[in-house]
Amino acid sequence: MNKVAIMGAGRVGETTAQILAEQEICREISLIDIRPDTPQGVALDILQTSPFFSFDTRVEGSNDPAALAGADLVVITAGIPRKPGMSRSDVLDTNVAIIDSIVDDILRYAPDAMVLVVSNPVDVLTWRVWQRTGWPRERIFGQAGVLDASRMAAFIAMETGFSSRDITTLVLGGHGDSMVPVPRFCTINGIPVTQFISEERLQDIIQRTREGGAEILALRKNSSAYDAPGASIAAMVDAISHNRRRLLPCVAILEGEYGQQNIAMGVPCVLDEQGLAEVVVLDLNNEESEAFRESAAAVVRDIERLKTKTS
Ligand SMILES: NC(=O)c1ccc[n+]([C@@H]2O[C@H](COP(=O)([O-])OP(=O)(O)OC[C@H]3O[C@@H](n4cnc5c(N)ncnc54)[C@H](O)[C@@H]3O)[C@@H](O)[C@H]2O)c1
Ligand SMILES: O=C(O)C[C@H](O)C(=O)O
Repeated sequence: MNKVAIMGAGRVGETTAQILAEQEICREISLIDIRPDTPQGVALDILQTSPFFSFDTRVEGSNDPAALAGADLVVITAGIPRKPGMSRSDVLDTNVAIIDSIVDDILRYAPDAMVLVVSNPVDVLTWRVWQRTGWPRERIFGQAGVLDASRMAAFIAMETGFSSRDITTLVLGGHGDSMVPVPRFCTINGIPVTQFISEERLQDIIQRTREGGAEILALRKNSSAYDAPGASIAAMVDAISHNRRRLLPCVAILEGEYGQQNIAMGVPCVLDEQGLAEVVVLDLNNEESEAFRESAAAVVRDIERLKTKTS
């Protein structure tokens, strides 16, 4: 991939840019932010790591949305993070205004780009970008499940002592308190995790995964997570940039899959150079389907709230 533009050179945007640059996932990165001088400083700081990581990726910072021009992919990390005690939905009103203005910039300067939404609440904002652009779902998707699954994998590694590289996990649904970790699809090199973890401990891990973002927020205090989020975004960009056809949980617009439509939420998807190439439908059992429906209902509540505010 030639160019990735990152809208929002805050913590998540910066971390993402650093990984994209040092792993040469794209040739050029534009970091764009409304804070004067900040994106320029972030870009320069990242460029100065090039001797250590031996990369030739070009990194520039700008306050001008015209720097979106030529982007193959726009990552949206602009917006406020929640504070301890808040839910992600509590920042919806502030962030939707930011997202709307960014979408207008994208329509103007990068009308052929794909868009990867990160700002929270990510499901409803992905839906909003899809609605406002009118673009096909292949080009509009969000990051949540890669991060949630990485948290669950880390917790399973901590519990079992196995290397996290052997652990596969799956988290579906909305990126909120009702997200749906699916232990039936969690394995350690193909062996069901239930062989190594008691049911009680597994339930603890599922709950800790659901609260994974809040746990980091409570510990960091003045910031939500950004290291694992940056790595998760970079994994998705890498899958697209290198046309890998990776099967990753993404926030996708559903068009009847899982019994849902006109909604964005986390499901397994194929990512390739076209973007979100395919939504993969799993044969969920009754309990999993019920949890997925509940999670969808929470996303719908936010979408309905948004519709009343902006209609
Ligand atoms: N989906 C996920 O898994 C996930 C993970 C982590 C964080 N997030 C979300 O990502 C967002 C950013 O988090 P952060 O920790 O980087 O916050 P941050 O405050 O460090 O950075 C946000 C940046 O956005 C910029 N910004 C605001 N309006 C803008 C605009 N119109 N154009 C360009 N830039 C603009 C701000 O100046 C700031 O630099 C939050 O909403 C957070 O909840 C999502
Ligand atoms: O928890 C948050 O608000 C940030 C992000 O969604 C996360 O899961 O780390």
